[in-house]
Amino acid sequence: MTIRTPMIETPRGCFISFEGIDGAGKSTHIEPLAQWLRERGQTVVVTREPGGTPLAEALRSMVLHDAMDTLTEALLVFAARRDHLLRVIVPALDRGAVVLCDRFTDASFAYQGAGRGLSDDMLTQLEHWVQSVPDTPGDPARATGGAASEPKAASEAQRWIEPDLTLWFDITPEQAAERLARARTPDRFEAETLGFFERVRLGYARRAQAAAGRIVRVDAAQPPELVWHQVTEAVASRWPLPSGRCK
Ligand SMILES: Nc1ncnc2c1ncn2[C@@H]1O[C@H](COP(=O)(O)OP(=O)(O)OP(=O)(O)O)[C@@H](O)[C@H]1O
Ligand SMILES: Cc1cn([C@H]2C[C@H](O)[C@@H](COP(=O)(O)O)O2)c(=O)[nH]c1=O
Repeated sequence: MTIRTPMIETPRGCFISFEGIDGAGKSTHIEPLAQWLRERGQTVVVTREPGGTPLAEALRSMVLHDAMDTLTEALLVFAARRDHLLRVIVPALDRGAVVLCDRFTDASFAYQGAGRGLSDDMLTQLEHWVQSVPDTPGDPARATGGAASEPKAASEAQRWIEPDLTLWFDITPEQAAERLARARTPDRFEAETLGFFERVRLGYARRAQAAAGRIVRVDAAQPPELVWHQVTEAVASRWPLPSGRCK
């Protein structure tokens, strides 16, 4: 697929996403990592998908609880992502913060793609539309109407936003289900079959293979302290904290 709008690099913070099948242990490690980074002088924003803004949280509630077809589901998670990017993620990166996001677009390829069968072509189109953002830092109006909501000129400068690092918490569906059974009442995804989560896990494995420089596999079946060690190793080996910025 061709992207016609020019892409430019700007100095910014660092974007880390957490991925994996339900019950892999992502949420358990996200706040401790935020604290660990703050102790090393970073400003950290912790957020999640779908969600992170009032609109995206409303969409999350529908996606997690209402029956719908797969394309509708994909459109809603990408609509939530667009709002989240413009209102929370991009402004935080522009302020130089580290953004820790519980799931991002890899989840759409894994769940709506590998899990539910939506084509990679369709997901790639959505990814390109949603993750190309106007290069007008510090202008919240771009998220609330006005110029940014108008159809953009082909020549308008855009920035491509994707995680700098993705921690993929890999675990078998059986192990994850055992953890979730102890934890809470399942939502629409958590109630899915082991076969569904096998496909989702394979979807993550394919993404990890295709983006080996960005996606780091964490063996999430290990006890929490060993998982934590892998998480901090992955972050520290990329960025020599506390000296400063991710990029
Ligand atoms: N390494 C681990 N060993 C054993 N249990 C764990 C481990 N990590 C997390 N857990 C437990 O497993 C359950 C699920 O963990 P958590 O909520 O962090 O997963 P998650 O990946 O965020 O799931 P979801 O995507 O469904 O929100 C929790 O009860 C948590 O305490
Ligand atoms: C971002 C995103 C998420 N999902 C699914 C995956 C999970 O089951 C839920 C989110 O809840 P959790 O607390 O993070 O487990 O939504 C999805 O299907 N597609 C996506 O793009």
